[in-house]
Amino acid sequence: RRRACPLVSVTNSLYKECFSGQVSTMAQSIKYLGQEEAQQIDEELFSEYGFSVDQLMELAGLSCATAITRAYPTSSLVKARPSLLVICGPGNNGGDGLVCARHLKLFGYAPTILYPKRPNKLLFQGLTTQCEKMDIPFLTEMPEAMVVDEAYNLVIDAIFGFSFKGAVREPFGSILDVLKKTTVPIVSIDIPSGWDVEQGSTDGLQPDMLISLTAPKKSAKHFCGRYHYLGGRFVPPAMEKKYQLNLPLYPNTDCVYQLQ
Ligand SMILES: NC(=O)C1=CN([C@@H]2O[C@H](COP(=O)(O)OP(=O)(O)OC[C@H]3O[C@@H](n4cnc5c(N)ncnc54)[C@H](O)[C@@H]3O)[C@@H](O)[C@H]2O)[C@@H](O)CC1
Ligand SMILES: [K+]
Repeated sequence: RRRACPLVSVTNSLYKECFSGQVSTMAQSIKYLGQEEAQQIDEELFSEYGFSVDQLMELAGLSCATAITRAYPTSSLVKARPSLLVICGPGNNGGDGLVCARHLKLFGYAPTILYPKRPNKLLFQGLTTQCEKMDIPFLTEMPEAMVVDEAYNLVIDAIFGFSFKGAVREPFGSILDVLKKTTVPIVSIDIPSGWDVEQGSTDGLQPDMLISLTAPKKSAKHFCGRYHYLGGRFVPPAMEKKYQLNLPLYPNTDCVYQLQ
């Protein structure tokens, strides 16, 4: 997962257009969002469209667990126990990680969570309690790279999402340093943590899988792992049109779409 990565672009989005009474299918490029645009869409979903954070977080986390199950079915894991380490950050990306861990447990995996900075908000307290009640263990500190490689099949990176900015502050700097030394595949939710949301990073994490939520962010063009999924199938058509997202047609009732 550390191979050099050319700039890649994904242009496999199909959508149907009604034109002169005829329905035709044409290829369109899915939009890659900048940081401000991603935040604006997020804000609008709550203010204008009446969603609540926990509603969208549940759908986002469920998509992540579904995509992980598609890419790494329990039968494909190298260790006998389907152990996963989910690392959750201080914002909503961390909340997605908590929801994802809960669904992964229901899907037959054995997640363990590291959640070092917990916001003092009912939403995150509730999500933490739900995981505890599902008998998902919480670590008190980040294990060394060798221990991570020995104990877990995958690491789920739910540390930072589209609001990440500036130099990484502790304890997450040390956690990311450990992750850079591990060899188990890393699955990043929305953005590989520590990457600039638009520019990516040359010496940052190189995840094996990226799950973009709502729409990919510009940094996803620099992703060169094996799997790129889109999740968060909750965008109202009017919003998709306004921002010209050109989202792919999710198959049937699926909540994820494989972009790569
Ligand atoms: N519409 C959407 O678009 C949705 C977004 N969701 C998730 O929400 C995420 C965005 O959530 P947030 O806006 O809460 O932001 P993030 O989760 O990206 O991170 C914000 C937190 O990280 C901290 N932080 C930022 N830069 C840092 C640095 N350099 N060092 C250390 N800490 C830093 C901030 O203080 C804040 O606590 C998305 O990426 C996605 O995962 C989903 O939950 C639901 C729907
Ligand atoms: K992340």
